[in-house]
Amino acid sequence: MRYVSTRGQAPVLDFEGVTLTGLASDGGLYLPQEWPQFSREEIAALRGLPYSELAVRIMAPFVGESLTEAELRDLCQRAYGNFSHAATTPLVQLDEQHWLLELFHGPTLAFKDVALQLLGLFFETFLDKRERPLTIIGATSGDTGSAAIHAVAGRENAQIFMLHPEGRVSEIQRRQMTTVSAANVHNIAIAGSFDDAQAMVKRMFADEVLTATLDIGAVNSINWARLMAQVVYYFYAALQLGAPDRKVSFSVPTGNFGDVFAGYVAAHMGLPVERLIVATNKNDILARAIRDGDYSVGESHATITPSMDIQVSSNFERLLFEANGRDAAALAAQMDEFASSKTLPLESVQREAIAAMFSAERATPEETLAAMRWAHESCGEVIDPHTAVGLHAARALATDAAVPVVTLATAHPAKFPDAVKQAIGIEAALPARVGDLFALEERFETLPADYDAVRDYISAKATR
Ligand SMILES: Cc1ncc(COP(=O)(O)O)c(C=O)c1O
Ligand SMILES: N[C@@H](CCOP(=O)(O)O)C(=O)O
Repeated sequence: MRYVSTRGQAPVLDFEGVTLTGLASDGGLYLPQEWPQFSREEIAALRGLPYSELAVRIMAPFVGESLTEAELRDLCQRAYGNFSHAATTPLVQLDEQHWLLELFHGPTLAFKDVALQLLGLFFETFLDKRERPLTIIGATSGDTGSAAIHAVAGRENAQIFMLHPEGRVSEIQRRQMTTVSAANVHNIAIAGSFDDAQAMVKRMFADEVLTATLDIGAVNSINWARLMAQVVYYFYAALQLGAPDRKVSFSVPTGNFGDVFAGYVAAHMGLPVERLIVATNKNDILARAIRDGDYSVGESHATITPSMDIQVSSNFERLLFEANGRDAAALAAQMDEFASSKTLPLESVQREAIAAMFSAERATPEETLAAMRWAHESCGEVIDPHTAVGLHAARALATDAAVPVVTLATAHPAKFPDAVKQAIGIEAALPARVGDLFALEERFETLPADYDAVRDYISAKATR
């Protein structure tokens, strides 16, 4: 399999290349040259496979010759062996139409583990052949950070610098990152928003001073391998609900658009998906883009769903590229204009292509809390507020009772105890496997939202 950049000016790479490269050198994002196709018969034959074997079958065409099938199988078994539920991502029924796909049974209690446990192993495998360490630089609104740190901590050929917005992640999320004592882990609190942090990270990939001496890699969903691993659970859920003989819709709490884009990929591989519902909080740039064709950056709001407090949504670029017929030159011009004006009016062809598969809904804090209450009172489920944004959207937009709607449960409720308490009056207990986060010492540096300050800090601290 070969991978091309959405902006058309970066080298074409194989799977190992895109995994280690992260962001393309022209500022674009890598995508497979074509979507692997699974026929109805091939999809039907996947029914009943254990999660890790399904992962091998779905990912093998993307991995191509970078790994043998036996190597991929070994990595999947090791990655998903770290999950606390035997089904890896169990499906829970809420009522006759609604389901939750629990993606939070990994080591750091959010859906990020599904991809990052595997990405850590891909790094280990591919870096074995390299001389210089990989310097991973990432931005997090709370969950990617801890999942990436747990996937990379202590690995020999990699070091990680993780930027989070100071005071804008939950205390548990922060402690999950800052209490990791491995010498190759560096946490940086930025006095700014997640968008400030993400913009700095992307700029570092194009910084010739930094890249002259450091091999920079990505753990955010700009890295194709992240999305590839997330495609698997769309198949896993849909197969249990009758695919390929029955269509399924998915409602996805959305911020950086990686998770829901993985659903788009599954649909393009042949999985019968009815609708993909993009559920946002008050930071509703994606809802505005999908409904009104207006992708314009607004003010960044702090909400009870901090992991989704995102304005510039990295993976929307991948969708815009697909929706304009993969015209890289046109997309590059559109993204250049967006970088300076912070607004991007969608072309009519893009609006139509997106409307064919995506719907969007925004949840207010009251609606989010109400969805948490409904899940608890009517279905006996304690859910986190991000999942609740998805559930609100699922219930608001599901019209055809014959189509099951799966809401992705993206985080464990104990990561957001304040919102859980506010909604249903329950103290959500952290599972014992995360350890006593409050007894461990925290280690992080606080820096201003200033590019040079952050770049110089990383440059000084990094091992070469
Ligand atoms: C708990 C949670 N839910 C949803 C999201 C949104 O996912 P995505 O960025 O893939 O759209 C995030 C962060 O990305 C998250 O941490
Ligand atoms: N919500 C995310 C933000 C980063 O998203 P990513 O999927 O691109 O890594 C987080 O928890 O950090």
